[in-house]
Amino acid sequence: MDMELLLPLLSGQAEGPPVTNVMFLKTHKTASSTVLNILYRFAEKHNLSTALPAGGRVHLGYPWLFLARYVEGAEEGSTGTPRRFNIMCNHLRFNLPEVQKVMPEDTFYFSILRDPGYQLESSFTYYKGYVPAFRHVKTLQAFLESPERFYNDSLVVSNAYARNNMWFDLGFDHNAPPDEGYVRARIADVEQRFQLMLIAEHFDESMVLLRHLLRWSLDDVVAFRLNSRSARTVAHLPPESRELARRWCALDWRLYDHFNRTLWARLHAELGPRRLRSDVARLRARRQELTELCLQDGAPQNQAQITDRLLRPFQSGEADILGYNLRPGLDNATLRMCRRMVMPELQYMAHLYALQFPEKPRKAIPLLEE
Ligand SMILES: Nc1ncnc2c1ncn2[C@@H]1O[C@H](COP(=O)(O)OS(=O)(=O)O)[C@@H](OP(=O)(O)O)[C@H]1O
Repeated sequence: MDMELLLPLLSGQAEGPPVTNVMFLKTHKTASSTVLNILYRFAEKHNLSTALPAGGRVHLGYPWLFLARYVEGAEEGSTGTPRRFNIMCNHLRFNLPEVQKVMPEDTFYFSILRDPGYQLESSFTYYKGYVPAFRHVKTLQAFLESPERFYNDSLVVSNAYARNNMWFDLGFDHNAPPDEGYVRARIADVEQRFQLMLIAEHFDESMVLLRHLLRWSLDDVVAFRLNSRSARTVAHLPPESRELARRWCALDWRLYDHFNRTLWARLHAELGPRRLRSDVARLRARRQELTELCLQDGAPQNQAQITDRLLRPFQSGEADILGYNLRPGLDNATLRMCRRMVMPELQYMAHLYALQFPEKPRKAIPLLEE
C-alpha cells in the first residue's frame, strides 16, 4: 500500500491540492495584518500573483468602494478584460462585482472579525488624530458616554473608523439602524459570499480551520502577532464602557456574535473537539519553536528598540505599535524565513511589488525615508 497516499487521511488533512486563489477582506484593527503576513508569505513561496495597490498607494482605494483599477496591472489582461490574480488581501471596502473582475471564479473568500468592544478601543487609539469623531474627545469612555456630541454621520467616509467599521469594510451602510430584517439580510449576504469568517479572539482555532479548508501546511498558517500595541497604549475599558461600545457598534456586534457562534459550530462539525485540540496544540508548539529560533528576547519590541529600520512597523495616532528584532547569527535560509514572518505590512508589500513589477518604480515607504 502506498503510504504517501494514506498520509493526508491519517493526519486528517483534506485531500486535493492547496487552494491558491484566495481573497481576504482585510478589516481594520482585527488581527488582519497577521493574516496578511500569512498570505504574503504563501504568495511568495508559491510564486503566486497578488493584487497589489497601484503606483505609490498602500491600500486598494480604501475608504472608497473598491474598483478593479486600484490594482496594479489589472488593466493588462488579454482581450481587453482585466488580469486575474491569485491572492488579494490589502485593505479595501468590499465591492463584489469589481473584486470579481480581478479574482478568478473559484476564489475562496474569507475575512476576520473582532468583538467591537475591543476593536473600537484599538481603533480609537490608532486613529485618534485622524478621525473627526475622535479628534475632540480625550478618552473613548468620554466618547461612548455621548457619542452624538462628537459623531457627525454625514462624514460617512472619514468617520468610518468610529462606528461599525467592519460593517463598513464589508461595503454596507455603517450608519443604518440595526433593524432585525436589515441585519439578517446583510448577514445572509456575507454568508453567501464568504466561505469563512475568522474570529480574532479565537485566532488559533481560526487558523486551524482555515488551514483545513485551504489544505495548506502547518507552517503556512503559523504567524507571530503583528501590529500589536505596547501595554502602555492599551486602555482597559470598564465592562460598562465595553457594553456601550457594543451598543454604539450594534451592527458590528450582531455580525461578530453571529459569526462567533457559527465558527464554533463549524469547528465542531469539520474537525471535532479532539482534532481541534490537537491541531491547536501543534500550531502553538510550532509557533513556540519559531519564536525561539527567530526572535531576539522572544517578545515584541517598540520602535526605538528595533535595530533594523526595515523591520520597524508604521506608527499611528497614540498607539505604540510593536515589531520584532531577529536573533543575531541566523544562517541565510533561516534568516530569510524569519525575516518574512516579522516584516511589517508596508515593507512586505513594497517587497512583493518589486518582485512582481520589476520594471516599475519601487513603492516608497514614508517611514523608511527619514
Ligand atoms: N494573533 C493575534 N491574535 C489576536 N489579536 C491579534 C493577533 N495579531 C494581532 N492582533 C491584534 O490585532 C490588532 C491589529 O489589527 P490589524 O492588524 O487588523 O490593524 S490594521 O487595521 O491593519 O492597522 C492589534 O490589537 P491592539 O493591540 O488591541 O491594537 C493586535 O494586537
